Amino acid sequence: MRIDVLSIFPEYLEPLRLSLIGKAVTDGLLELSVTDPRSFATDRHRTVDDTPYGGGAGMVMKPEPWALALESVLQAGPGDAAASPPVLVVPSPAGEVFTQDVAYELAAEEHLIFACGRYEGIDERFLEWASGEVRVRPMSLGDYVLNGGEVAVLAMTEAVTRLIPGVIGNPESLAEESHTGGLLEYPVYTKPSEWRERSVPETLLSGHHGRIARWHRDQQLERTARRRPDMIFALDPATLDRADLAV
Ligand SMILES: Nc1c(O)cccc1[N+](=O)[O-]
Repeated sequence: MRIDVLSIFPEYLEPLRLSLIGKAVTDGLLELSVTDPRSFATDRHRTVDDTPYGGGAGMVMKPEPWALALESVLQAGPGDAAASPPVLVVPSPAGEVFTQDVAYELAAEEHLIFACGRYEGIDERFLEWASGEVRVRPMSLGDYVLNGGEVAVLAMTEAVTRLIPGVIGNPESLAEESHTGGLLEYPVYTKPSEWRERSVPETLLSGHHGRIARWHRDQQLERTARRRPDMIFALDPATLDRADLAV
């Protein structure tokens, strides 16, 4: 997979060079590049924004530097060799909600491009023009307001790249994470078995794999019902067994 990030604050994306994502790059599992649209601003002051038509506070990002930046990364990417056009993810409070299912969808793509808008956003004509070149997906982490898309890109990139085969050491750990299978993850414990007069649940010390698996499932169901009842109501009944229904 290749990931390109377009941002006027490229230093914001330096954390992507660390830890598992950085290792995925050095291991050749991921190509990562950050491009600054300001590099494509043609005036002397390298202007990337201007006042909004129709008035209102703040500034709007001009379309041309973004279009030139996108064209440059499209030339660097797999291009026609890819099975399908790249996906341009545009972090925005007005986007579709980014979920684990979306992370799995994006992890299957060959080329992801993130456009980190700032100020009041990018001129809508850039998105309209880009939709003729790539698949445009405005995407939101949640219902709150950030100053720009970079923080969202850090989160989305981690969520997506960790799903690429070979990036995390033990792929089995993906199977029991929150939001996999529609439930939240169960509580975890480690040594010592007694800590500040608190014990590890006895079942986990039993060595009985069947009882432990049932305990894990019960905890997932109880935790999800308590913290995210919306997820319980969204469960496919066909995925629940009789023991689940007894929880
Ligand atoms: N919420 C928000 C924003 O206000 C600006 C850029 C990206 C996001 N987001 O992804 O959630």
